[in-house]
Amino acid sequence: MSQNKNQYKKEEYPLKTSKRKREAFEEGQAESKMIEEDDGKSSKKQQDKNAKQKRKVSIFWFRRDLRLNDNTALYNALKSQNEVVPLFIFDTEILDKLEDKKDARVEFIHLYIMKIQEQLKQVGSTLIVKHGTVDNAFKELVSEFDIQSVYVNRDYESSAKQRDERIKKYVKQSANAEFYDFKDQVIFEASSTNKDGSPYKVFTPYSKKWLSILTSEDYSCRPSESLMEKFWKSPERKVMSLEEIGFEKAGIPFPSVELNEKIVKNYDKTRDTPSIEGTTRMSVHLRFGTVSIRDLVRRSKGLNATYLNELIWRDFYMMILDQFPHVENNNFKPAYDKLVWRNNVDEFMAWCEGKTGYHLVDAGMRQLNQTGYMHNRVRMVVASFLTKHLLIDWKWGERYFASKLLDYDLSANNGGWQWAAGTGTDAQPYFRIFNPDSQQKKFDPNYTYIKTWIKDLNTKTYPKPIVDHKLARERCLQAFKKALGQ
Ligand SMILES: Cc1cc2nc3c(=O)[nH]c(=O)nc-3n(C[C@H](O)[C@H](O)[C@H](O)COP(=O)(O)OP(=O)(O)OC[C@H]3O[C@@H](n4cnc5c(N)ncnc54)[C@H](O)[C@@H]3O)c2cc1C
Repeated sequence: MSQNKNQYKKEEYPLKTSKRKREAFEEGQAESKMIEEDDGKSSKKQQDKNAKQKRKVSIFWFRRDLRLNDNTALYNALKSQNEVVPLFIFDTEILDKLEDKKDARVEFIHLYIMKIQEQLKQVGSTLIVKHGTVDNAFKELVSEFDIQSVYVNRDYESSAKQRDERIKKYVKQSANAEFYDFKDQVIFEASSTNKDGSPYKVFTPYSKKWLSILTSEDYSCRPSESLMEKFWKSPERKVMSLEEIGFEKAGIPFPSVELNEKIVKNYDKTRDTPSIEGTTRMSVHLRFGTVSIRDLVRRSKGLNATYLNELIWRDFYMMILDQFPHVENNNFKPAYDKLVWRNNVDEFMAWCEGKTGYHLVDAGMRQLNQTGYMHNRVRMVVASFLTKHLLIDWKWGERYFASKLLDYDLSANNGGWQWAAGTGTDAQPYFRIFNPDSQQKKFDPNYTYIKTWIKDLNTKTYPKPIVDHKLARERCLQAFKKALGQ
């Protein structure tokens, strides 16, 4: 395990929030407004001259939507008058931060890029795949093509919003091209679900509103696959290998992209048992857009209300990240800012390695370390244990999950961690502290899950509990009370 002990000592969490003005357009039309006029840096005459020699195209830029079917921005790009050049960028500003060169997420993306390439070849087209910064990639594209427009699906993370604003400005200035962005990752953005003009902060009323406004149009298919002939025709451009971008296969099996409807049907009965296949494993596919959220809503609606509710949680946390970007580095509720975390590094390392002596916690962490996945019930237990029993800052745990989870998604991860820590929207109250042993009795009574992941259980190498439950509980209650001035 490559965690560095000192890495977590005096962590600072820089603010990366940004504001973004967005104008809502009607479905099927351009959804964003043109940016400011050309600032005069590039000469209009020169642009016109260069453009004459180049191919007139629209660019469709794949990001977290790695599929050709039911893809909103792609559908709109293909409906427009220009031929469409599909683009993917292995962004070195993101990749360079990944310590593990066997990062399964990069392998996953590469795999699905290759699948898209295969499908494009069938219609005589090809993906353009770049490896470098996004800014450089667009510079190269502007010099190769006469870009009329760029189409993307919206991303709600603040760094992605800043990136998109930059590229929007750049393509306008350098090519006089439009930048059109669309809602695709979620069923509803905040503008649809807002209550009296402001976003919901609590899940239950949000979910009621979500369900009350849902119509079949919201989850109908955007049939991008039916317009494949509108892709530009070009000899194949080779996609670089995983090794060529500096990564290797992780050797972790990826969950199937096919939704198992049997699991959905029984979801409310099976979802809390970590030893069985009782959840759908759609998270990585939703994360990278290899399935469409509309497709999942369409297929699961009517099959199981509890499952649909989980998809609403996903929308909820995306909306929270979009509307309250401070959550990325801060407590959602500032009332908890006075909480004094203990942040003991040795205890944190024991937690990371699955060596706390608490069986369910350790099984979960070992599952995560070995497979890049952890069952949701167990995620709640390990997050509660770290923040409440050990009084370690939720940001440490969140960052560890971010480095390990195949399905890592900033909005859901941040939401899950702040919920467990008690600092978030709709958080479980601080005085409700999971007892890891009671959770084990309830959700893994026969030790099936635990024995799968803890091979040294009942041996000398397996550690004694690093903290006493009763003492830790009392210490936590005192710390939270003090922080809240109670
Ligand atoms: C501390 C903590 C951290 C988490 N980090 C992430 C993360 O980084 N990425 C992530 O996708 N999920 C995260 N979750 C939510 C949840 O644990 C996973 O979505 C789920 O375990 C994935 O397995 P599945 O696809 O089989 O889910 P299923 O139970 O089959 O659910 C279907 C889909 O609903 C969505 N979903 C389910 N539960 C939640 C939830 N609580 N919040 C938001 N969406 C949900 C997911 O997209 C999931 O794929 C986290 C939860 C906690 C408590």
